[in-house]
Amino acid sequence: MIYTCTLNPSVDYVVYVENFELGGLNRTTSDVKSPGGKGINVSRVLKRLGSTSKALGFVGGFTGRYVQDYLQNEGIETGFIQAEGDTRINIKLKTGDETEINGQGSMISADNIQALYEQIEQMQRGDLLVLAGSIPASLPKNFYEELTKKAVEKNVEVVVDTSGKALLDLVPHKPFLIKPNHHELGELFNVDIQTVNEAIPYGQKLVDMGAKNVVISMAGDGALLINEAGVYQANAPKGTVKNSVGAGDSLVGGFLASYSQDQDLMKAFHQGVASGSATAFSVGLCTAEHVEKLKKEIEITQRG
Ligand SMILES: Nc1ncnc2c1ncn2[C@@H]1O[C@H](COP(=O)(O)OP(=O)(O)O)[C@@H](O)[C@H]1O
Ligand SMILES: O=P(O)(O)OC[C@H]1O[C@](O)(COP(=O)(O)O)[C@@H](O)[C@@H]1O
Repeated sequence: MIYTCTLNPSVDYVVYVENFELGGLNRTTSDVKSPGGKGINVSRVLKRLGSTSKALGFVGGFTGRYVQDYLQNEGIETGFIQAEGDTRINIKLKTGDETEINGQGSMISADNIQALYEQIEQMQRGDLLVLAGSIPASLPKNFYEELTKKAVEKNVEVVVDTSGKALLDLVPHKPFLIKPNHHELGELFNVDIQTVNEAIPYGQKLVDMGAKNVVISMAGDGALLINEAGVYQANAPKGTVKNSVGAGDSLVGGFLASYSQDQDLMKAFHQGVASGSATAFSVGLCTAEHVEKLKKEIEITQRG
């Protein structure tokens, strides 16, 4: 079973505004609400690509109920733990530029934490746990490392999409896959990364430190997959970006949907990049049909 864990889910409120005026009264030309948070997006993409998962994490209040009901209506199994306070609302403002304002999230109690530990305790060898998104302020900063240690003890493979010290500290516990984007990769090592060539040595460092597979996503420049076998580069297909929120999560979802069926890393990487781009070119998340179409425009080349 694939479990996704979103410690800090959200309602994403995407608003399109023409001629945006800071400090003025603006009206939307359109707006879309959807459940968000990185693990939740991974579960939704898995479902669209024919794989099952169970969505875990902490939800609260009316916004939490919205997230849970939405997923259940899409046929996704959930095991959310009820926390105090409302699940956050994240604003994605589209004015030609993409501006994001992400909220803080619910208050997580010691009992909530214990309940999550018990869920990990029930997992089994062969299961896969996706830890994705930010850690709410009420949780310790090393919480992902704690969860990773517990999962690894149960022989559960861990996939992580987060940033900063929370990511760096868990790499020695040998996660199956981590997916920083190139900005997040640069932040880990205090450098500015703009190009594929600049990203490669830092991705290799993460492999040397323990990560089994590192995917570095680079938006319109595609992505890199780095592991002990080598360095592989995928181009991104060309298209018009409608909303790149969730593109990174879609890459992870597409990768895991394929890997859980075929255990073939190259096929998984190919599908992951197609899924990321299909989401970037859509208002919502990718569809299976769109992913299949874009796969034809992606080539993977070995770089080392
Ligand atoms: N402008 C774009 N054109 C084509 N594909 C894109 C674009 N932006 C994102 N993608 C696709 O989505 C993937 C993840 O996007 P990225 O922005 O790097 O992730 P994140 O959302 O985590 O920052 C990329 O590897 C690429 O496949
Ligand atoms: O937990 P964080 O880092 O605040 O991110 C949450 C946001 O990330 C998203 O999951 C999108 O992530 P990506 O664009 O990186 O794929 C949104 O749905 C959500 O609003």
